[in-house]
Amino acid sequence: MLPTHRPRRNRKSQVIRDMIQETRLTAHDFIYPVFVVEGQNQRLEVKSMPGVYRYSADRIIDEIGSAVALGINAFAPFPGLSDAVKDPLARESTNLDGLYLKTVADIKRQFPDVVIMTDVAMDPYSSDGHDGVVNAETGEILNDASLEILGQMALAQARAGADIIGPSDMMDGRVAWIREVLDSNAFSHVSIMSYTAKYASAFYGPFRDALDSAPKKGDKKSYQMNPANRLEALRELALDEAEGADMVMIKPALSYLDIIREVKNHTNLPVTAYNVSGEYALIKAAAQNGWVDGEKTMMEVLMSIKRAGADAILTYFAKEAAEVLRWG
Ligand SMILES: NCC(=O)CCC(=O)O
Ligand SMILES: [Mg+2]
Repeated sequence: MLPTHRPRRNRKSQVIRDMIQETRLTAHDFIYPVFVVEGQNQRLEVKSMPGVYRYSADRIIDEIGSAVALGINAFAPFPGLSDAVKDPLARESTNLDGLYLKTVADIKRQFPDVVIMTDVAMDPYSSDGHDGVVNAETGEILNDASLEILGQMALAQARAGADIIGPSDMMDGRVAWIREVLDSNAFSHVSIMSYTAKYASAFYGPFRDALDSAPKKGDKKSYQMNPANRLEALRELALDEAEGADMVMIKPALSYLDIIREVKNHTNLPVTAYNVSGEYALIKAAAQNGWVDGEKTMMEVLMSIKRAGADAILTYFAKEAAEVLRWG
């Protein structure tokens, strides 16, 4: 018997393939994470992330401008601070004259229409390198003591002009806490994109190199999720929805495509995914060796994250992918 049903008919020409393509990427899908460091006129390549740079505040404006020219309108700045300003309570995180918040305000002044998502977690400012407060004797990460600090951090970011607050710390109850702090200070229009399911992943390595933000002691497994767990992501989702998150995020993306799909199937909120530093580095390394076609691999990976259910993708590939989308 010859086949009656021939799916290949739907693949017989480029026009037909384009006509019925289910998933499409656009530059609007991307949120571009950018690293800002102290100093002037600095543009320092991250060794483990070829093509990704740490910019001083004056130089980051050009980088944002070149991304905007490619149709990228959402940015997630992360600060790399010197040890001199770090302390156990992350006090620098509310400093409106400090590197991070001044840069955020400056970007918003120069580009009023772009969306800035700021990062809420203690690690960039903490002498312990943890996302929450560390009990000096036991090494325990103190959930409720951290909430107060995270709330004040979010409030300062809103004052600096953040459009979206992105709590990446994984403390319990922080979405409700931050929502309450924002609302009671006339920032009810500021959104929260919760890092809902952030896994304790080895794929964050290059990011921690870039910002020198690795924990001084211990690991993050008492707050970030166990990569073996799927249902736990749905419990975190239910809590973030109840606490008032506007958008939810899965991080990392590639080893967690199943989680992205699962979360997408269980929520009506927009779902985002963070294509993290290690995922970027793997592709770049293989491409530099000539082992994969870097551009095609990048586009396939980003497409897979969107197909899995992500409405938007945080990715270091944002500019490169936007160029491919624009020029082919
Ligand atoms: N809060 C940001 C991270 O923990 C890491 C992101 C990355 O590896 O790209
Ligand atoms: Mg949670």
